[in-house]
Order: sequence, then C-alpha cells, then structure tokens
Amino acid sequence: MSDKTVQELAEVVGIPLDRFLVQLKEAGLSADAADDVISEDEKLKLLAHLRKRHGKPDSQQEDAGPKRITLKRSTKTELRQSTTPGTAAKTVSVEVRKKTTYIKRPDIGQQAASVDSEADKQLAELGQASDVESVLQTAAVEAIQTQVETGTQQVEAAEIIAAAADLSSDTGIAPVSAAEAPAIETPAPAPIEAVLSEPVSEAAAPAAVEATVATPAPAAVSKEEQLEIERKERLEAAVQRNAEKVKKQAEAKQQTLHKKKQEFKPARGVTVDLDVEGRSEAGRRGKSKKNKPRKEKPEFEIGGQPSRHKFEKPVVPVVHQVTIPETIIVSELAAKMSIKAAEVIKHLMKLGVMSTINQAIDQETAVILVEEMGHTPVPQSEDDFEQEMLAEVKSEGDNRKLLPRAPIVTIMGHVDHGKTSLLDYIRKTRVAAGEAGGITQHIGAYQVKTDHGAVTFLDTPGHAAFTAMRARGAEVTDIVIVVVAADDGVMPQTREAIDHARAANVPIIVALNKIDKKEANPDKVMQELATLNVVPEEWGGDVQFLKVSAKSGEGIDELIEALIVQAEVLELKAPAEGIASGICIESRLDKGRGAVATILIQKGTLSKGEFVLCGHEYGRIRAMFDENAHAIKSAGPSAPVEILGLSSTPDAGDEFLVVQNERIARELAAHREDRKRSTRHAAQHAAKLDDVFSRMSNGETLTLNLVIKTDVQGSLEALRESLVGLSNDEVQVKCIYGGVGGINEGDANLALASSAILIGFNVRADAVARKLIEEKDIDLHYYSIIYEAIDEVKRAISGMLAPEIQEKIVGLAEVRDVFRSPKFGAIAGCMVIDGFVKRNLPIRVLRNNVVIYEGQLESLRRFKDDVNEVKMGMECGIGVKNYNDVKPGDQIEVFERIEVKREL
Ligand SMILES: Nc1nc2c(ncn2[C@@H]2O[C@H](COP(=O)(O)OP(=O)(O)OP(=O)(O)O)[C@@H](O)[C@H]2O)c(=O)[nH]1
Repeated sequence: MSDKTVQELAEVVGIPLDRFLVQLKEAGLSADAADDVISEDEKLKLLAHLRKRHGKPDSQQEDAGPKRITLKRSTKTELRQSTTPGTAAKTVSVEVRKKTTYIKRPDIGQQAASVDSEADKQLAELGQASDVESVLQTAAVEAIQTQVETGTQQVEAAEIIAAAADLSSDTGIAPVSAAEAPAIETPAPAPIEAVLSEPVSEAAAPAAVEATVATPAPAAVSKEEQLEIERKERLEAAVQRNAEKVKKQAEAKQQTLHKKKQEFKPARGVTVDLDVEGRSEAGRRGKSKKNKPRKEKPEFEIGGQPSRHKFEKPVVPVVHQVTIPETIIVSELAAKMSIKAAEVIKHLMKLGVMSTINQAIDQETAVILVEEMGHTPVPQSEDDFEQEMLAEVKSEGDNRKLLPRAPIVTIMGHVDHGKTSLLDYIRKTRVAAGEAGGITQHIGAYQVKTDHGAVTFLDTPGHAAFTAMRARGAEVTDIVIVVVAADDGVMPQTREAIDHARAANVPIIVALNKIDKKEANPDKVMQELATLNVVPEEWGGDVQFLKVSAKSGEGIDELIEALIVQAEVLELKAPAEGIASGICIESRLDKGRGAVATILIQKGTLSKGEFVLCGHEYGRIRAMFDENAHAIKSAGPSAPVEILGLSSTPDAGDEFLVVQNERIARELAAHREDRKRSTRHAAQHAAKLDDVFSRMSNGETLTLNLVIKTDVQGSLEALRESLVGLSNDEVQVKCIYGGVGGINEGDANLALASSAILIGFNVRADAVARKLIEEKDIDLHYYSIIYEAIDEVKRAISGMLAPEIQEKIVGLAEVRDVFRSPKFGAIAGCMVIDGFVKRNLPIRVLRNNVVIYEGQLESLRRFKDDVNEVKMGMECGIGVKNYNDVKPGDQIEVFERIEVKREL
C-alpha cells in the first residue's frame, strides 16, 4: 500500500478535511496540511487513537442532561359483580393508568452518529486502503456495538422508571426519579429496535442510528403487560374482597330484617297498637316493598330502640262494653267478654240458669251475668237495627204534607145477620159496576168510589179476624160497621163485636139489616143496643144507625155516605207523597204468579218497580193490580192493591215498607227472620196481673184491662161489676169484654191485642186458645169463687199480693162412656188425654169447657184393679164422689194446689 496524502485519505474515509486534520492532530500526528503524506505508521497511530477515543465519552456530552418523554395512557373497564343472590349485579369501574417515560439523549445519538459516521468513513477508508483500515473498520463496528448495548440498557432503565412511576400512582410509593435510574448514568445512545431485531451489518448500522429515539422496545411492552396483569390481579383481588364484604353485609342485614320480622309478626285478627307511629299503617296495608325506599336502619327500630310488640299480661282487668240484644247465644256472649264459654256456663249455673253453649239466654239474665263478671252490659233493642236502616224513611215521614184519605171499614156482627151479603152487594154494585165479566177475583179489600169520596172495605168480616189483626199489632180499621139483623136483634156476637170495636177504640156505625123483611123491628134492636151503651144519634147518642137491606140494596148509599161523613169527623189524613208503607191484608201462593199479597197502603204512594219489605219477606214489585184486577203503576193511601214479586207470602197484619234498595230490604228481612227465630216474643207484650203494681209504681196511670169469661150470665154481671168497682185514682179497672162460655181464640186474641188479663170463672180455655195463651204468654186466671177473683185483683192493685195458691192442672181425662153400678153409682169410662190422673187430687167436671162440678175422686180403676195413678194414653174408670151426672164428652180435670210466693 502506498502512502497517501491527508487530502486523499480524508476523501477515502469521507471525512471533511479540516475535521480529519483535527483528528490527526488529536492523534498526535505531524501532518497538518492537506498535502502532507501519511505513512503506514501514522495510519496505525491514528487507528489506535480512534480506538482509544471510543472507550470514553466526550467531556462536553457529559454535561448535557437527559431529556425525558413521559407517555400517559389510561384505560377504563367495567367489572360486573353479583353480590347477593336475587339482587342486581354490581358494576365496578376499573381504570388502569399507564405512564411510560422515555429518556432521550440527542447528544448521545448525535455523538454516536458522528462517531459512527467517522468510524464508517474510517472503516471504509481503512477497508479500501489497507489492513490497518480493516482493523479500523472493526474498531468502528465494535464501537457501534458498545453504543447499541449502552442504549438498550438505558431504554430498559427508562422503562423501569416509567413502570415504577406508573405503579406509584396506584400504590402510593414515591416514584423513582429518572435521575436516579442507573441507565441515566450509563452513557451511550442506543439504536434500539434496529440493533436488536436485525443482525449487525454495515448496511444496517446507519439505519439503526437513525431509529435511535422512537418506538418503545418490545421487551418493555411485555414487562408492562406483566405489570398490568399483576395490577389487574391485585385489582380483581381487591374487587373480590370488596364483593365478599358487601355480600356479608347484605346477608347480615337480611338476617336482621328477618329476625325483626319474626319478632314483629302479629297474630291474625289482632290489632297491634304500635308505638311506632305511622309504621303500623304501612304494615297493615301491606305496602309493596318495591315502592318503598330501602332504609339503612332496621325496619322496626326508632331512635335506636327496637319497638316491642310481644304480649304483655294486663295488670288491671279489662272491662268490656258488652252489647246484649234481646236474646243472646251463650257462646256469643262469651266471645264478647273474651272468655271461654265454659266460664259463662259456670257463672250461669251459679245464677241458677242451666244452659248449653248454643243456647240462647234472655237479655236480663245476660245483663246480670255480664255485670257479675265485671263488664259493662249495653242492652240493645232489636229495633235499633231497623231504626238505623229505616232512618231515612222515618225522617221523610215526619215532614210530608197530610191529605184527607178514604176510611178503612170492617164489618162485624152476629152469624147470619148479613155481613157477607152486605159486602157482596156493595162490591157487586159499586166495585164491579160496568165490568163486562163481573168480578174476576176476590181480594182481601176493595175500594168504593162515590161523588163525595172513597171508602175502603176490608173483606174479612167478623170481629175474630179484626181482633186477630189487632193482636198482630195491625191497627188498620178506622170505622166498624156492626150489622144487626132487624128481625133478630142483639145476639152474643153482636155484643162481642161491639166490645171488640170499643177495645180497639174504633167508632161504630150500626147497620140494621134485613129491613126488607116483614119481621124487621128496627126500634126493638135500637133499644137493645142502647142498653149496651150504643145509643143512636136521633136518641141523643153518638152512633149513626142506618136501616139497610143487603138484598134490595136499600139504604146502602146512605150507609156509604155515613161512612164518608164519619171519616170527615175523624179527620182521616195521610201523606199522599213519598215512601209508601202499610199493612198486608192477606197473601197466597199462586201457581203461575208466585207470592201474591194484598196490601193496604196507609201512607205515601206505592209504585211498580219499587223494593218493598213486608214482614220478613222482601222483593221488587213486578206487577201491581187494583181490586178489579187492572194492572196499575202506582197507588196512594187507603188503596188496597195486589202486588207480585215478594220472596214469599207474608202474614196478614205484617207491615210493609218501601226501602231504597234491595240490599236494605234483604238485610232487614234477614234481621227480622233472625229475630223471629230467636225470640218467642209477641208483637205486643201480654199484660200480667203481677205487673200491675210495679207498673203503677213507675208512675204510669194505669188501666187494667180484663177479658172475663164466665159459666153463666149472672156470674159475669156480678164479677164484672165487682172488678170494675175496684177502680181508684191510680188504676182504672176496665172490662173490655165479658162473655159466657169457654175461652176461645178470639178471647185470647182480644186479651193480647188489648193487653188484657184473661179471667175464666168456672170456664176453661179450648185447645186453640190454650195454644195461643201459651205461645203469647197471656195471663190467664181461673176462679171458682167470685170473692177470690175480687180479692186477688184488689191485692194486685194495692201491691199486697199474698202468696198465691196456684192451681196446676196435672191431667185431663175425657169421658168416653158412663156405666151405672148399684154399688158405686155412675162410673165414667175415661181416656187420659193429657198428663195423669191421681186418685187423691181434686177434680173438676167440665162440659163444653165450663166447670159443672168440683170435687174428689171416689174411685180410680184400671180394669178391675184399684190404682193410684193413670197416665196419658191409658183408659181408666173414674167414679166421682157425690156426683152421678157425668155424661160422655165431659172432661175430668185433675188439679193440685201449690203455694207460689209472689214477686213484684
Ligand atoms: N131478606 C134479606 N135477607 C138477607 C139480607 N141480608 C142477608 N140476608 C140473608 O141472610 C143469610 C145470611 O146472610 P150472610 O151474608 O151469609 O150473613 P153473614 O153474617 O155473613 O153470616 P156468616 O158468614 O155465617 O157470619 C143469607 O141467606 C142471606 O141471603 C137482607 O138484607 N134481606
């Protein structure tokens, strides 16, 4: 190899001449001009210098501090975490923040680049020139490699710092500053990617230099991922821990709530009086939990004090207000006092009342019992319910305008005196007048219209029906027509009719019938009636007398006019508007039409389609007819109408009333039905002789009504006068009816309707009357001696009732046949029909319910044996002491006398 000048060598290496000259100078070579020749030795010297120079950094470069680039990146992810089963999953936001710091050393890069370029040039020069040049080139490559390694280390350090800084943001550990990083102290710029990814070559080297500070190294990325994975793991662990904590808390809360609920759960039907205001309300209403915001506090805790609802035994006895209806079932009463029925029964036994759990006890007993048990009885009237339900009807009734109404008339009189004929004549001529087919039906009442007004006739002639209606509480009749046959005169039932009408305080009009007959003698009849205190107007009395003929129709018009006049005198008025009410006259079950009831409207206007309550039946009026079977839509006061639509047939005398709706009708009907079932109570309370004095003591001005039945007229007169004579300032004894003969149903009804006491003097009640007397608890007294009757009524009035010697009838035997025996006289072959016959007890012989003999038994035999007692259903032979006039059909009454202490 030949020596080259500086200029030539600089060109070979590719370094500017002046820079090359500096390098030569630094290498300590003498050549300092372009034309100077450089020997081989000098070349080696230069190479050594360059190699030496590569081993240490430039002093200027050391001062230049590293420049940093920090990249921050954050990613947000969401984790869905299910905490408690059944609740919504919880969403946790996870934010990962990454910070990567790159340290840029541009001087290093530049230096490296310059060194590299020098080395390259030198290398090239050396490679082209000589072995020294090739060595030089090798040295340059080594230098480059050193630089690359240094750069890599530096980048790694920078990444570590960045990761540390990044982590510090999560962990709170102070970040290591970039200055502290070891890589910073490591000089040498680093071509990163190119160097590591490609094999080092001459061609690659410049490219590597160019790529010095740019993209992050793949090794650093993997580390970052590793860190991130770790962080994620930590985070997930933290989330998991948090989730578990929340779950535990939820479970604990649920348990607490459940526990509280268990404690709180009240018994069915028990009203818990919560001391937690407002909360009980929500609980009772069963408010949906969905709508209720969840509260942190336990459900039943206020002010940190859990509320307590457990049973606490009362320290003082609980006093109940016990409402008691007219009768009450034992179990019901027990329930009202919150005690067991057995307790009630026990207490009732102490009071002397034997009762079972399902038995009804009366109001008085219940009141005593309730008081004894320390509670407060509140006796209730059965009518309270009705009054409450019918309040509207009643209030309306008070304010309605009253208008004149037609009189309602009942015809009474003795048998065959012409009651039916009279009614028929009026109906035929007046009611059915103009009817093509005549009378198509026969209803319980009908109305007659005249120019002066209308009259309503009740088609149930006779005082028995009249009084029976009264006994049921139905005061319907305004005027009574007493029919007396002018050819016959006053008869027993004429008297009865007059008495019944008077007892009802109803004015009388006398119709002297059969006036067409030759035998008719109205004057005689008038005289007879005058003796009964029924005095004609023309004789100065107050009773209208009319001569009529039901056969010829004579005097009928005058009779009707007289009725209208009487109605005017009575000023009969009723409200014509508003809710209708009245009385059921009769009812029947029709095959095709169902229950058909004839009702008499007393107040208001009844319209088709209205709901009515009648007795304990109810219904909507489907159809309504008048007495001519014409369908009508409405009817006013005193009009008799037939109605269809009731649930069943009501009883005659039942009150009917229009109600607002079916519900009220049904409830009231059910209530009345219940009452009917539970009480044996009559519509009216029967009067009691025992009550007389106590009623007087209550300050009542008392009228003691008597119905007297005697065996003979003489006894009746004597008894009547004696008893009525007992009247004083405080009590008026009034005989509302006196008659001869046994006590019949009519007498019992009259006594009931008039709150009278029944007195039987040597007479007995017949079977029907006995049943009624027993059912309605009518006070019946039998006497055989006048002064006994007088004495007892006297004592009752004065309140000095002596212990009563009560006669109890123990048996009744009917005489079937009579045998004559020379030894014993008349022996009555009898059948015991009630109770028993006892030999030693006193007896009475009755004929047609009238006592004909009172005495003792002589003999009592069954077949041929003497016996002491014969029971019901057995035959026996009875011999009555000192009495032989026993006849078949007579009755032998066996009785005993017992002393009963009076209680006022
Ligand atoms: N001559 C005549 N006979 C009459 C008159 N009124 C009724 N009669 C007759 O008297 C008899 C009895 O008449 P009723 O109408 O049945 O008498 P009642 O009072 O209804 O009889 P009871 O229903 O049994 O209570 C009948 O034969 C009638 O024809 C009348 O004014 N003149």
